[in-house]
Amino acid sequence: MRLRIEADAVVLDIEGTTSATGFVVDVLYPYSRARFAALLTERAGEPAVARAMARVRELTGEPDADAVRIEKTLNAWLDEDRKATPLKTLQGIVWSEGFARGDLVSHFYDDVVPALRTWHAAGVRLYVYSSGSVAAQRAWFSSTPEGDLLPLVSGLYDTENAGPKQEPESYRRIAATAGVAADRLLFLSDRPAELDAAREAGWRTVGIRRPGEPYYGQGAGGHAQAGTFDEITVARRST
Ligand SMILES: CSCCC(=O)C(=O)COP(=O)(O)O
Ligand SMILES: [Mg+2]
Repeated sequence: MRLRIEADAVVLDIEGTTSATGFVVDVLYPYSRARFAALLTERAGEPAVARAMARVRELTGEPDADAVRIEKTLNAWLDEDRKATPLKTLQGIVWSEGFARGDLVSHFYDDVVPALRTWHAAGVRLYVYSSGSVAAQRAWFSSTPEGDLLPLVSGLYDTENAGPKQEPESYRRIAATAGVAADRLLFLSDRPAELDAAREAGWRTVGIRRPGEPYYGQGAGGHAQAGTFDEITVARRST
């Protein structure tokens, strides 16, 4: 089914929306799991690593947790795909280095990149809002099978600079920072609770339903739905 949505900017979720959850879980997660021990022991003095380790201690209520204990916590969060901000920060450090080294190349569903190019060429601004850290998002969009897509993107938001993805306030913050009216922002996500939060903030929403993705079988919750990006036409306000 074709959808025509009036919007000046599109905000993209990554996992389950632009890209396969299976790729994230099967390729990226093992890559970070294999490198956490070295990161937490050899680089604990780096400010970003130290801050994330301190945040893990706070979240777990274990002020004395050492690197081994923190690694165990990170791996448990990985097992349950918990989107904890310090986990995402540490993964972002490991992954961005992996992408820069050429160990990793990101994944996008086939329909996504042509749609992003079409929307961008039509003057629609593109933003990313993902639980993956801004560092990870930057690496993800710059090291794709189709080259560097970062020039298409006007801004990157994560749970650190915008807040949790299931809270309307995070979407209000993004709208204010991007300088786009709420009702001119379109959020594309696979996850109903995120779409609900965006709608509560006054955004337009489309649930992306891809077979095999974890939220595929869930109800639409009143959101418009599309199976692929090429079903969506984004129309800017005519002046
Ligand atoms: C480049 S981000 C890697 C994916 C990831 O770790 C993640 O948590 C994505 O979650 P999303 O909010 O995009 O569903
Ligand atoms: Mg998602």
